[in-house]
Amino acid sequence: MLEQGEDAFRKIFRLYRKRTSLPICPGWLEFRSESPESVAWLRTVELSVGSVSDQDAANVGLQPPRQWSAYHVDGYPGFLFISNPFLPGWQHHWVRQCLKLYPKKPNVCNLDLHMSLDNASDLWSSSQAQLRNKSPKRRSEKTLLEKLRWVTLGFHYNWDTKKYYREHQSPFPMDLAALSHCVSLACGFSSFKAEAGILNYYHMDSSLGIHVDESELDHSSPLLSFSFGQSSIFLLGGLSRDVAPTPMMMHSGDIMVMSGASRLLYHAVPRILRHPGGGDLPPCFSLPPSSDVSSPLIDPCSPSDWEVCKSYLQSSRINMTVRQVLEEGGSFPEEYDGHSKKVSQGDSYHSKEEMQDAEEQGLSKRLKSAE
Ligand SMILES: O=C(O)CCC(=O)C(=O)O
Ligand SMILES: [Fe+2]
Repeated sequence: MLEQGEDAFRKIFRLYRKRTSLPICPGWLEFRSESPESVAWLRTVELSVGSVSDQDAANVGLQPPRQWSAYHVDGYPGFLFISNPFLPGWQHHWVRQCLKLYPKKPNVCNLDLHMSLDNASDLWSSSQAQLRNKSPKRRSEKTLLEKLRWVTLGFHYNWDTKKYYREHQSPFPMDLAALSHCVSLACGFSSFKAEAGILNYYHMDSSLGIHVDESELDHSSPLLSFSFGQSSIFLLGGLSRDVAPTPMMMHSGDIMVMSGASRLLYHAVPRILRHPGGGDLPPCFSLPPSSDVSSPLIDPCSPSDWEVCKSYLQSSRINMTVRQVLEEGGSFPEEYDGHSKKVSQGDSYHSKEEMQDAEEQGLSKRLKSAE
């Protein structure tokens, strides 16, 4: 039964959001185990494996594309799910970049408005010692890194106007552009250009509200999504919120591609879940690194950096989405000029849904004080 004013997507979102109702939730698609329920929905995809060499894939920490497990989901043409194609030991690099490098200036993050330029310029330095010494038993004050919610790269998404601006841009990280190029090429998108990135940082009580990524001016290009750390439930809906979404489980290393008819579908992340398999971190982080791999583009993560990342990831998930904003040879329309200096209030999809939900659960005080 739908409550008044509630659409089919929100009903399912609320069901999965509630910790207590998880065991009675309808089954979700699990790409890794190929459960009977999932198999009925999934079709293995042949990728354009010839377009990416093994060396190009290894240069960004990926297995040779012919070894990737990629799936289409019935009813969602253009949606592609690649089950952790990273080489053992190489997801570490991406996690470290998301925590140590990408939040730095000139990139933009949710903490910019709340602190001095000094602090904002190095969240890692101000948080690393505390994270290294963090004890799971002691409740300590949150580090700045733990207060990070989002970072934008390339053309910086403005959360207030929901637009990108030509002048509000910083160089897109070369390693992430190369990773995106490799994945898009293997999926048959030979001209994809990584122009904007939104990184989302989640903790165990975080969620990401129901939305469509429609601000990019070119919807014929795919949207790429990379997930690291703890697992999550991803809800993929339809072109309207009246369509009930399909729940899918996402684990560390999984990649999703939203393209074609799936590019503008409603989606959300109602819940973060501990990865299956026990232990603090997903087992893929304990595999010995492929020793024969060396890359001119990415460095192995040092053991001391990994200590910080490991402590952070024990109760966190990081998602990077990469988008092409302009169509090939295209430019921003005139009405997009002149807003470049407007500073976004830093409201993301996160906070609205979380606050709304917290309100419902009587938790708003706790969340507000955690900000
Ligand atoms: O965290 C995710 O899996 C989804 C992120 C997302 O939808 C977005 O950044 O637009
Ligand atoms: Fe999205």
